[in-house]
Amino acid sequence: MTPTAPRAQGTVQIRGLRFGYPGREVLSGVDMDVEPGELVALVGLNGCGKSTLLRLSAGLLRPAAGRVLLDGDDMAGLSRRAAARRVALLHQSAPPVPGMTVRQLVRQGRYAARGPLGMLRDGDDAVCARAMADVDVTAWADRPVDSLSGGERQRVRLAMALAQDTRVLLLDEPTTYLDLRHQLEVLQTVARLRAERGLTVLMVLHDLGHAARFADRILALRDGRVAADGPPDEVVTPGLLAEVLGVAGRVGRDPVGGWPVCYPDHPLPAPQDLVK
Ligand SMILES: Nc1ncnc2c1ncn2[C@@H]1O[C@H](COP(=O)(O)OP(=O)(O)OP(=O)(O)O)[C@@H](O)[C@H]1O
Repeated sequence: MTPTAPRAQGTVQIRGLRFGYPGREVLSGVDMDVEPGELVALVGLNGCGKSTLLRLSAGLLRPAAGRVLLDGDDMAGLSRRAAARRVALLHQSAPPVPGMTVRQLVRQGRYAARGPLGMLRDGDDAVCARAMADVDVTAWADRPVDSLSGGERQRVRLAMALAQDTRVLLLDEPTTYLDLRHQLEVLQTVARLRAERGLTVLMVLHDLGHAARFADRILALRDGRVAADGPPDEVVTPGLLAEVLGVAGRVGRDPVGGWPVCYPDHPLPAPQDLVK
């Protein structure tokens, strides 16, 4: 199938993607696919370009070369609003607008669906209510976001992304600030929504254990390219730990669930001793 052939809703295809900030190339030719209904975890060291890749995938940045195709449509040809109707991005945290309530923030997720005068349409309130219920923040609807804790805000921001009601969901470190209980709840919710609504999910995770447990596939970035791509069972290896994540260690299995579990060594070896 050629990259531009029409495909089912929710397909993301990235071809030869290059991007840099002034004086620094970040992505040097990324190729990857995310299939409809797939849940893919994106991993890699700090600064390797994961957030940049999500921003390019959401149409918020324009590639220097290559393409991001959504169901065969080049994101570069879509307006911001058209892109936001099809792809929702949970950014890394942004400071809340003082005094803005949870309900108001979640409604911001509906901006892409608004008419020319910015009026909410029939159904927008129901979509927002469902998004708040999805991540269990309904009880805070009238509270100012800046009165919430970091973890509570993170869940509200996820509700805002869900309120965009898109088939494709891009999540940049959705578990940031959350305690273990809420990390697992959010990841379970994402997995449930994927199953129930057929969402395509690409999410940045730093916890390889979470990635191995929840993702269908793990994609690892290194040196501006995809360094590993496959199901957790195949990708989570001592080689991945050393070559992509910069730690030495062993990989075992969860005795109940069977997913890969990493046991990093302590103390860390010197970087020059890691990759051979
Ligand atoms: N607006 C910007 N201007 C200049 N450089 C930037 C900008 N945004 C990001 N960078 C740089 O681009 C590189 C990739 O950043 P990016 O945020 O995509 O990395 P990341 O893999 O998401 O990192 P982290 O795991 O720390 O969140 C980093 O070196 C970063 O310093």
